[in-house]
Amino acid sequence: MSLDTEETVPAIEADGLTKVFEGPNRQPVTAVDGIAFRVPGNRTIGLLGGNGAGKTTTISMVVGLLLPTSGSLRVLGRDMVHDRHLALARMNFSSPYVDLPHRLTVRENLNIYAHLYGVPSARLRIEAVAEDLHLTDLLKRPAGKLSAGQKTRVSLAKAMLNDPVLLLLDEPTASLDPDTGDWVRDYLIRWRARTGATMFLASHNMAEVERLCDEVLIMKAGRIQDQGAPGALIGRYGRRTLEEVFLDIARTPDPFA
Ligand SMILES: Nc1ncnc2c1ncn2[C@@H]1O[C@H](COP(=O)(O)OP(=O)(O)OP(=O)(O)O)[C@@H](O)[C@H]1O
Repeated sequence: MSLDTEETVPAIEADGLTKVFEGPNRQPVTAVDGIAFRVPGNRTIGLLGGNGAGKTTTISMVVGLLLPTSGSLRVLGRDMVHDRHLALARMNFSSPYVDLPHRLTVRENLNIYAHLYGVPSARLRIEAVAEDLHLTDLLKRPAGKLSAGQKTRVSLAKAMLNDPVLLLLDEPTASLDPDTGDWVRDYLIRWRARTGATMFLASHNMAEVERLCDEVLIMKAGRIQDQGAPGALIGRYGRRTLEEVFLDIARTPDPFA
């Protein structure tokens, strides 16, 4: 399924993408069930869905943390099963679920990642990113002594180190107070406008998705249930907000269940 008709190489192209885990008693759990989608470059696409819909599993396959069970997945034009190292250097991700080594300071953590990504002039880059994200005062703190909201911003700083052309975000404003959450959303909008990068984000915050995203994919039980621009979806469902559209889809019985 295509989100637009651009001729450029899409940032992400998935077809028949499937992930099956082994659940309790070795029962298969189909977390992602044959989804197809296309994310064009220079856009922000949101991935929505209730708890357990398959969002984190989808993002984990796109960032190369999980291998698909079947289907094809191309990221920045590279096959994520055979050539993922060629895509990984040009992308990054931020997730509140990835913990940084607790005893290392924020600077030491960022330094390790900067070297892993082969960032030139690592020290200057870390200082610039820390300043951009208002983290300079935290650079000397052990990562284990940060609040949840501070960790979210450090994870974002880590994701910016290599100037990614594709940025994956899982719950980018999780644990942030409303003021800081608003500031991070503004930061992401400005960053994308400046760099022309593509953002692909999973979020439960519908107001955030309406504000940041050009298009959304709505997942339910491992499948894409609907997709479109937030305004178009709101109009099509005859609702006032994306939250109301989300509730309509979430509360409609699943025909495949
Ligand atoms: N490692 C795993 N082993 C077994 N089952 C898993 C594993 N990871 C995820 N699942 C299952 O796959 C399904 C999709 O999980 P996933 O984390 O992708 O959902 P999600 O949409 O990100 O949910 P949430 O909004 O709660 O974070 C769920 O049923 C989950 O229990």
